[in-house]
Amino acid sequence: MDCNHSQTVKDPVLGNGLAASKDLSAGEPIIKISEPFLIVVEKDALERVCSYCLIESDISSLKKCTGCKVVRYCTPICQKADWRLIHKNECSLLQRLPGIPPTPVRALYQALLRYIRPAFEFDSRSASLEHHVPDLKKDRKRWDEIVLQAKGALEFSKTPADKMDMVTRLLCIMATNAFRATLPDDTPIGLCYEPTLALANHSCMPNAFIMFDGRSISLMALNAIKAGEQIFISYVDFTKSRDHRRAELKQRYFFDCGCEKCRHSYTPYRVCQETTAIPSEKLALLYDYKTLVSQAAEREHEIQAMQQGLNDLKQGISVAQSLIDLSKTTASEKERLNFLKQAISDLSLYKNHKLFALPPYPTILDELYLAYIDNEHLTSALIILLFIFLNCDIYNWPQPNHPIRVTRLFTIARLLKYASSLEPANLEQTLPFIPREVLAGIDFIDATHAILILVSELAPLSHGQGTRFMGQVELELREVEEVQRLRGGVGKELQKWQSEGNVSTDGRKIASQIFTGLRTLAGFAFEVIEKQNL
Ligand SMILES: C[S@@+](CC[C@H](N)C(=O)[O-])C[C@H]1O[C@@H](n2cnc3c(N)ncnc32)[C@H](O)[C@@H]1O
Repeated sequence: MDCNHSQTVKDPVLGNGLAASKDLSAGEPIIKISEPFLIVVEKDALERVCSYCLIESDISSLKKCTGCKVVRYCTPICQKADWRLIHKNECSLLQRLPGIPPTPVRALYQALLRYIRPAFEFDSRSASLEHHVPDLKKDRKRWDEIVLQAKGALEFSKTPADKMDMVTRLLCIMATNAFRATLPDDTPIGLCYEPTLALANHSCMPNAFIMFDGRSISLMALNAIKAGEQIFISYVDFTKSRDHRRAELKQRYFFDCGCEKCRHSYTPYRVCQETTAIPSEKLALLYDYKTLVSQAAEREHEIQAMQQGLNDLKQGISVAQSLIDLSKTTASEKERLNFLKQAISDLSLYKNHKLFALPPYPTILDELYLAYIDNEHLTSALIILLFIFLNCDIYNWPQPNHPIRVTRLFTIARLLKYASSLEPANLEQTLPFIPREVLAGIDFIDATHAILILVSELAPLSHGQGTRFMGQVELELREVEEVQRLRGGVGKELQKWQSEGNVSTDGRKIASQIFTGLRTLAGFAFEVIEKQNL
């Protein structure tokens, strides 16, 4: 373990848990483990992710294992390291099987071979973890599936048949305690089982989060945490509705969440009021935190006043949810967009009261953004994403160092960079419903630069110092600095603002003007939604 500022605690309701062993500041690593117990790349990601270092690459640059032709690597070094670690045991098995086994079966098989043999005993950390065997047994269909998967792994690993109970229990432990392994932008790529981190309990208002950097995994503080305070992560997407979160937690983890957000049915606006975010002078130029909190209070007040209207909308919300689901399954891109536009129009009450952070509105906007990305309408995607950031994200994740928010800002910077590469006439053509003077008023290179400065300030607290994500951000920043150097202009002032903050009054003023332009641009999101077709 590279660092550990936690200790195990016993909670009468939650079982074992983790607590901070010292006062922690927001963005500080609590636990860092460079080689977790087990990571398995899932089927859908095998073609684009190196099975050892977990870096995403073009399919063409990853080399297939010539034996099994299933796993891929970015370099011979990764291939050798994975061979020593596990692949020497798995390669011949993958060659023999007609297809790739399900990820939980591969994970169980690997755990049996690497850790449980030769005595076929649990390691002490896994042995004490929650397994929910009695709960799982109550669901006949699910239990049959578990037994089938355990049998498969038992046979593949040549584990003696009398160890079947132990193998089944290990599968249940992994099902309850494994995490999704993700890329830095939160894209799921597989499964990670690490017993130390598995001790962290859940809250829908977490004070910590899990971050992957290749194979390395960290538990990071989202807020300041006092010594002795329990550490909570979120097992589910905590921006989803209360019913949605609770159903998922019950189904997968067998508990009724008793967190403050669930107990009091907090809206994102209320959560935002309850959250202490780290101050960021620079980010304050994009949106002012005090204004944000007072706007959150206004929205919350409005929600309380229109409770009846929202209750009446229940049917509309479930129709909107069905439209989101339909948009994900249809093969026609035009239909996909139309379903989402219909969902937006069904929830006009939300729009009229600017309640954009209330579920399922952010999901609809996210899906719209993805539809524009998938169809290469990148300038439309930029405007929707700016709108999402300023109207949903800052309430849903009030902490500026939340990795999803920081990743979003980075994506905004990349889309701004794309917009900066277009000739003014082409840019206008892609966004014909935005007045020419609005577009001409924004220097997209300066905007890329200013947003990258924000990202580079926040990334050490969201993704960690020295991580690959930090490397990508620094690379983009160096590139835009070079462009700025070559063309003259305000790049120097922005660089001063980066290093001196508010002391650099000129830089601050320039950044402030840039962000005003971006807020104006975000204000055209509904023009895009109404008028930009695929
Ligand atoms: C990943 S484990 C966490 C460690 C676990 N408490 C233990 O003792 O092994 C997940 C399990 O912990 C319990 N748990 C976690 N968060 C909880 C919460 N907020 N309320 C009730 N139970 C919780 C549930 O039994 C859940 O299935």
